[in-house]
Amino acid sequence: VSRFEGVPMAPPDPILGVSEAFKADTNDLKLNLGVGAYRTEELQPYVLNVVKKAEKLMLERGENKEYLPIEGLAAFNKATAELLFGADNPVIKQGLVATLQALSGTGSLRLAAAFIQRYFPEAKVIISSPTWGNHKNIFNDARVPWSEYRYYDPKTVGLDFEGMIADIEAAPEGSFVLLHGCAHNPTGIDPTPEQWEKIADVIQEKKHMPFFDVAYQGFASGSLDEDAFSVRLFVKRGMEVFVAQSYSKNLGLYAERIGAINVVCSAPEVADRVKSQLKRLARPMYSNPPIHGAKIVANVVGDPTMFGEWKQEMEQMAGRIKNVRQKLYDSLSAKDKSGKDWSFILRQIGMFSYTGLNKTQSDNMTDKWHVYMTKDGRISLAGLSLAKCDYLADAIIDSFH
Ligand SMILES: Cc1[nH+]cc(COP(=O)(O)O)c(CN[C@@H](CCC(=O)O)C(=O)O)c1O
Repeated sequence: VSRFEGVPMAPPDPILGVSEAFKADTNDLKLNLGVGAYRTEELQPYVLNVVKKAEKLMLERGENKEYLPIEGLAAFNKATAELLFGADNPVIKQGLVATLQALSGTGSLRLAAAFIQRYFPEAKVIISSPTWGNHKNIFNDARVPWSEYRYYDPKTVGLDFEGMIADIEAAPEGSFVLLHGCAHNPTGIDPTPEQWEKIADVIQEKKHMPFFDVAYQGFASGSLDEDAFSVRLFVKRGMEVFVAQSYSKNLGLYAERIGAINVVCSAPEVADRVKSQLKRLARPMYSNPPIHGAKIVANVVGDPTMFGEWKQEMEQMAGRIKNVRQKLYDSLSAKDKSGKDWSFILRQIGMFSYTGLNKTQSDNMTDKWHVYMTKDGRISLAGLSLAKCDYLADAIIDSFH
C-alpha cells in the first residue's frame, strides 16, 4: 500500500483551473475570461515588441548563466525601485529601500509573508473583501493570520469606503494592511485620490504597516506614474511600507516569474538589516532568482528608446481594454430591456470587471454559453475582443435574468 494514502486530490485552482477547463472545451464559441492575462484583439497571447527587441540584444551580447546573488540582478533591483517610487524619490537617494528581486508578484508576497511571520509573529494581515484568490493561500501557507476588511459594496457596485475605513480602524494596532496599488483584483474598483489620503491617515493613526500589492503598474491607466500614485502618497508621508511588484502584466513576462519585494525603511541601516533577513529567507526557499526576466526589464528600462516603446505598448494594451469595456457597455445597454444600470463597467479600471453574477449564474455562463470566468463573477476583459462583445452581452443578460 502506498505511503501517500493520506494525500487527497487537491481542488482545481479557482483562477488557473478555469484555463484548464477552457482548454478542454471543444466548442469554438468558447471565451476564456478567467485568467488575468492579456490577449490581442485576435485573442492571442502577446509578447511585447520591446521584449523581443531586448531579447535579441541579449542574445547578440551573449550572457553567461552564472548564479545571481540571492537578492537578484542589481541592475534590475535599481530599475524596479526607480520605476515604482520615481528615480528622484528621496527614499531612493537616501538608501531607505530594501529591494529583492523575487519570483514575480506571488513570490514577492510569499517572501514578505515569511518575513512577517518571523519578525511580527503577533501581527496579522487584513485583506480586502474580496481580493485576489491567491492572497489567502499565501498567508495561510506562511502561517500568517489574516482577516478581511470591507471593500466591495454590491448595492452600489462600488467601494464600501466607510466600511473599509471602519475595519482598518478596528484592526489591532500594528496590523499589516494589504492594499492593491491600482486596478483592484477582482473588482476593478480603486479608491479616489482623496480616499487614498484618508486611508493613509487611518493607517498612520493606527500605526499599521501598509503592504501594497502592485501587479498592474502602468497597465491600469497606461501610465506608470499614475498607477504608482497610492504607493508614492504613503511613502511621501514618511511611512515604512512593503510593496510587492510584478512584471507579468505590464511587460507581459508572465512565465518569466519576474517581480520584486521592496521595503521602505526609516533609515539606511534598517534597510540593510531588513534586506539581509529577506535574503536569509530566500536562500532556503529558492536560493536565487532566474536571470532572464530581470535582464529584460533592466535592458528595457535602461535604454531610453526601448523604455519609450514599452510605455507606448502599455498604453496600447490599456487602451484596447478600455475600448472593450466601452463596447461591452454599449452592447449590454442596447440589448438589455430590464433597465439595469451597466455603468459600473465603465467605472472599473484594469483587467477585470466584477459583474455581480453569482456562482449559479457564472455556471450558466460556462455551461450554456462556453464563457469561462471565475466563480466570484469576475471577467477578465483582457481575454475579450470587440468582435465578441455582443455575444458576451447576450450571455450576461441571459445569465442575469
Ligand atoms: C493582485 C495580484 N497580485 C499578484 C498577482 C500575481 O501575479 P504574478 O506576478 O504572475 O505572480 C496577480 C495575478 N493575478 C492574475 C493572474 C493569474 C493568477 O491568479 O496568478 C489573475 O488574478 O487572474 C494579481 O492579480
